[in-house]
Amino acid sequence: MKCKDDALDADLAAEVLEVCRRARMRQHVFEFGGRVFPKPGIFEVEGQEINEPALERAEAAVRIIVGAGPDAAAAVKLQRNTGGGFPAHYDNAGPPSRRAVTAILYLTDGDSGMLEIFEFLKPPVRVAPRFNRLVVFASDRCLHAVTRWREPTPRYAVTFWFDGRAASEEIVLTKSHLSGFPTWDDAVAFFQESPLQRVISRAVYDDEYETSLREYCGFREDHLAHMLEAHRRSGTAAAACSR
Ligand SMILES: O=C(O)CCC(=O)C(=O)O
Ligand SMILES: [Fe+2]
Repeated sequence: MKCKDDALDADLAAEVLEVCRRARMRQHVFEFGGRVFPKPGIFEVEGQEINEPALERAEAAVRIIVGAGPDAAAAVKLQRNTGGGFPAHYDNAGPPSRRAVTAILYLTDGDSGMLEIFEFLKPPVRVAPRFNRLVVFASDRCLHAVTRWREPTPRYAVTFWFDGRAASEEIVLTKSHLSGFPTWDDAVAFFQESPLQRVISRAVYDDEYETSLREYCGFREDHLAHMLEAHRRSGTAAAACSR
C-alpha cells in the first residue's frame, strides 16, 4: 500500500470535489451470501455516467502516479458517505474481475471513515481521509474495510481501478501450495504476494470480517444475521478445503 498526499494539482482536486458534490448518486448495494443489501450511508455513481472533463484529467494524472499503461482499462467511481462504512473485502475477489490496481482519492478530511488495510499477516494500518490524499494498492491482494463515518458533513472519495492483463493466474488453492514451504516464513511471504490469499482470508481474518460487518455496515439486525451467517459458511469452507 502506498499513500501520497497532495496527489493531484490542488485546483484539479477541488474541481473533482465539486463534481462529487453535484453528482447524483444512488444508494450503494452489495451482494452477500446470495442476497443484496443496501450499504447504509453509502451513495455512488460511475464516472462514465457523468462524463466530466475534470474526472478524465484526474484519471490521466492517477494513471501516471500508479504507473498503469495507456492501454489499461480504467473504471472510476464517485462516492458520498453520510454514515456507514465498508466491510472487509478485496476489490478483485476473483475472476471475471481483472482489476489490478486500486487508487482511492480522498476529498474530505475526517477522523472517522478510516481506511483499514490488512496487508496479509502484517500489522493493520489505518489511513484517515484527507483532501487530495491518494491511497494505492493491489486490488487482488489487499484486504480492506472502511470504518463508520461519524462527521456531520459528507465524506467524498473517488476510486480509480486499472485493469491488468487477463487473469491467467492460478486461483485454486491446492495441497501442493500448502505442503511446499520449507518454513512458515516462506509460506507467509508467498501468501503476501499471491492473490491466493483470498481463499484463506475469511478464516485468517475471521474477527476482522465479523467486526467490520457488525460495526461498519450491519445496522439492521436481520441483515447482519444473514451476512454473519454467510461469512461463517465461507470461512468454514475455506478452512476445510485448505486442510
Ligand atoms: O471509501 C473508501 O475509503 C474505500 C471504498 C472501497 O473500499 C471500495 O469502494 O471498494
Ligand atoms: Fe474496496
